[in-house]
Amino acid sequence: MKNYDVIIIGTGAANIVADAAARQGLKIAIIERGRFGGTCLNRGCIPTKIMVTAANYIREFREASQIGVLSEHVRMDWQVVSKRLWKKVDESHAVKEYYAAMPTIDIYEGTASFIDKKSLHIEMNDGSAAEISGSKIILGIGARTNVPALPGLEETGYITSESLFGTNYPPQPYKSLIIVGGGPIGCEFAHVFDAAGTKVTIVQHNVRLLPKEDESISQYVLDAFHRYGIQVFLNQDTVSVHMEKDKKVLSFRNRTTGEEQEVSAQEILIAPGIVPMTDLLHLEHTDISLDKRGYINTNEFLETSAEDIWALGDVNGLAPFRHKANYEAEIIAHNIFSGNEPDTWRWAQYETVPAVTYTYPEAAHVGLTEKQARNANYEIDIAINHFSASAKGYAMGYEPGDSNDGFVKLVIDKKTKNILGVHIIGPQASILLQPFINLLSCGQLTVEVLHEEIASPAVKMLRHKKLTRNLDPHSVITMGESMTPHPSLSEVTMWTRYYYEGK
Ligand SMILES: Cc1cc2nc3c(=O)[nH]c(=O)nc-3n(C[C@H](O)[C@H](O)[C@H](O)COP(=O)(O)OP(=O)(O)OC[C@H]3O[C@@H](n4cnc5c(N)ncnc54)[C@H](O)[C@@H]3O)c2cc1C
Ligand SMILES: NC(=O)c1ccc[n+]([C@@H]2O[C@H](COP(=O)([O-])OP(=O)(O)OC[C@H]3O[C@@H](n4cnc5c(N)ncnc54)[C@H](O)[C@@H]3O)[C@@H](O)[C@H]2O)c1
Repeated sequence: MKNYDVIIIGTGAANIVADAAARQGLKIAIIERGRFGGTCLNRGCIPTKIMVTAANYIREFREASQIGVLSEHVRMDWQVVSKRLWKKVDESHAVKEYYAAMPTIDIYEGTASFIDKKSLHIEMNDGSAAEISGSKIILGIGARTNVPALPGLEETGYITSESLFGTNYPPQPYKSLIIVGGGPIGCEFAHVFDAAGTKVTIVQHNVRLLPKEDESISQYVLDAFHRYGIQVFLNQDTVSVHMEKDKKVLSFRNRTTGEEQEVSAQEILIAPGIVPMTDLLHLEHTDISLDKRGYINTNEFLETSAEDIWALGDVNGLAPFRHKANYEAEIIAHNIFSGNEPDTWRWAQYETVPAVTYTYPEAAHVGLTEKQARNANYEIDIAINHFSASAKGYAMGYEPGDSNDGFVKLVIDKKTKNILGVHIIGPQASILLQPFINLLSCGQLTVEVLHEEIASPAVKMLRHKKLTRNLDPHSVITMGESMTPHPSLSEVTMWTRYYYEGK
């Protein structure tokens, strides 16, 4: 059995760890069952944001009459959008070639599962098999759509974000689309397809769209979707699916009144949340512990409960965002694969994980919602500033009372004046949020212990010291250690840090 210094499973954010290990000249195995680059590049952030950008222009042009710009017959050229999208997704080949060209890296294209604590069986995509072992193992295996057991669904057929960016990519926008789930995936696709001319209906289980957002943001997005003509059913249980002529029909039931309704469309997109990819790994052969939902337990240093096995990204269930997965990968790279002594190790803070949903307009937040702050017994002040209250907002066409007037909402601790949460809805909310993320990430931080039972000897020693860290707002390092959700801001941040580190 071939033995490696490091085995990396999954080529999403875990690539950051692979790069660091490669710089140390270690012998590395990379295992990937799908396209290189993981969810973000192939079927997540990047292709959706290419679609969203086109959809945003359509909405902006339609709203531009407010500021005296007239544009008629604005519509999406699906072929151009699709061509640009697939050009980017096809870069996954370049990711593979990049690693394949490295002399210290072996690539295994197949599905890994544990046969003992440090050995893996790989069912290769070409039908062959391999067995390898590793001294250190990194799990960056991500998650996939949690397809509900809905009577009739399998027979009728459906799409998910995975199959949409796989074998089911539509040659033109659907005539009509039912979206099951009103979270970030459901709402972003609703925005995209509605702008592309599809008649969209969302059937959402929760009483709100985007239930992880502040209630005021959910209400704004619901109102905006109604204005665009998107049909939204909230507080529903999905009951069954069947075909009627060439249409797919979804039956659903109101969770309060019990009233049953049906809606039909050309296609059904299933977006009711995700499940971790742990089921393929045969973790029963390891000491890795899972939480109740099946996610891998990790501590603040990304250690799992098994010696010398780390897990990062969606699979630890701590917040499924690319910026958070990158942040964790960089911590593992810094602590384990950059020659740093434990005294200088970094740890993860999850209090200030930002989120941006790319609807139109964007919804962005960091920290506590108003409700979460009240439930945590803070005495709070709420400050709300509408776009229309600023000169720039007026220039953009917003006037007080406009139904599309966005806002910035601050949740503030009355006693300390500390910012507990920031919630923004409006154009460029992702960019407006960034200073708040950086502010909240600066200053004196104390390690918050996660899963106390998970502790290597180094981590035991570090916890004993009651770690603190001062993130200096002037320092380029602080910039790198704050999460940056906006894709281009994050590239600038990474460039800034790598440029500095390269000197
Ligand atoms: C439609 C959509 C839009 C999104 N938009 C955004 C956004 O705008 N911003 C944002 O921050 N986040 C967004 N996300 C979330 C983001 O894509 C994920 O949080 C992120 O990609 C997770 O990265 P990861 O490295 O944990 O896992 P992944 O990128 O999913 O990588 C895991 C890899 O492991 C491989 N793998 C799994 N099991 C095995 C195995 N047993 N053997 C071998 N290989 C295996 C998989 O094939 C996969 O390539 C979006 C997600 C979706 C679905
Ligand atoms: N811009 C971004 O950062 C971005 C974009 C897309 C996805 N993501 C991440 O990917 C993850 C998955 O996204 P998601 O939107 O699928 O997940 P989600 O869990 O955030 O939302 C799913 C929604 O579906 C609803 N739901 C669940 N079961 C249902 C059912 N049977 N019928 C109808 N509705 C049902 C839930 O009430 C929930 O609001 C998210 O956690 C998100 O953070 C991030």
